[in-house]
Amino acid sequence: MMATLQAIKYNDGQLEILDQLLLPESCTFIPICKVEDAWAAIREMKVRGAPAIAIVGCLSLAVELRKLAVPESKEELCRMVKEKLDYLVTSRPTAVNMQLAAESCVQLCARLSDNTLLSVAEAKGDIVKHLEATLANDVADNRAIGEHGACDITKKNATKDKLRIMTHCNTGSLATAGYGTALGVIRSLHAASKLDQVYCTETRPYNQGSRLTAFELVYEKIPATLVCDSMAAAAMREFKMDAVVVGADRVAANGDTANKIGTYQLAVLAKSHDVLFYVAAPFSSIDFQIPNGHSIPIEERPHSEMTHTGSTRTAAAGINCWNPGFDVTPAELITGGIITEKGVFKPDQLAPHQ
Ligand SMILES: CSC[C@@H](O)[C@@H](O)C(=O)COP(=O)(O)O
Repeated sequence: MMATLQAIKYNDGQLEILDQLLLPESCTFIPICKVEDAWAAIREMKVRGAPAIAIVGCLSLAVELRKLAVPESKEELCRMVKEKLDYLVTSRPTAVNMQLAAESCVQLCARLSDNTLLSVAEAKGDIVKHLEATLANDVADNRAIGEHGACDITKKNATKDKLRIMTHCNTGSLATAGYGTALGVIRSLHAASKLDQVYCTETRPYNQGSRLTAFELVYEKIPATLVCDSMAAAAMREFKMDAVVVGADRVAANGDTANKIGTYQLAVLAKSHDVLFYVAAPFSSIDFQIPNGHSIPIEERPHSEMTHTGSTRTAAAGINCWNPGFDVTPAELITGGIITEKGVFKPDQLAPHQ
């Protein structure tokens, strides 16, 4: 099985991430030595993508805990862990993965505190193991997402030998621990010799498509064509797409999905071109506490991401800007389904204990 790009390197308490702000010009790894480093790297988008945000957040805490002298009590240990997790959750608001990872770790802390047979050192070791497991778990989930998605798309296009898929933003190895979600589905189609061509959108204003997805596709020799966001409708008609597959930052209980700005317009276009529209995401991107997309917090990014390319201003000085990082695609437009590691679900079939 071919290894995919590796953007998060973790070994025995040493964490390094590929600085995605420098891609595609340079592949530079930077050390993450404490949760403050992770918080800043996530906020500045040196690492981005919902699963990668949570993994780097969790691993940065593992790095700190490994170096920490054993605290006086489990209460002190758990209080400190919770404080640091709460802080990490504030780094970016739309993706739910860091929040759910924090909740799961706090629940573990409560169980460890209740276990009177366990020493503080053992509890600390268990928390570290739990945090470190996020890396391997994510790759396994992504491979399962890839298999389920490729299988469903192939089945629904049974008369076609090779498929044309459109994707948005970056959902690959750079946005996860490896393999990717929507891009994982595309990888699996390619591995099964079912992919004719993937069309990746540029994804303005931060250009995750042209800088990151295009980089991954070229690196792995997957047949791909870059289109600007404004070409999506024309490309759908011209190339007769078989499916659009995108990732998710947060899926509400009813299936409404927040993802990179521009996803909603692709779903509208897919509907009017009779193209299946899929969301691919780990089950941990589903927020069952939020009934629908109206309650999903949408991050507003700095205007400079729109007005400048690097340090060069490309928009007229003085213009007002609106720069939401994400939009919400209503569940009814997700016609293909929501692809998870547990299978492919219609948006109205989602339930917490699937
Ligand atoms: C597997 S990544 C899923 C999503 O996080 C992805 O599609 C996306 O919207 C990323 O946005 P970003 O702002 O680059 O973090």
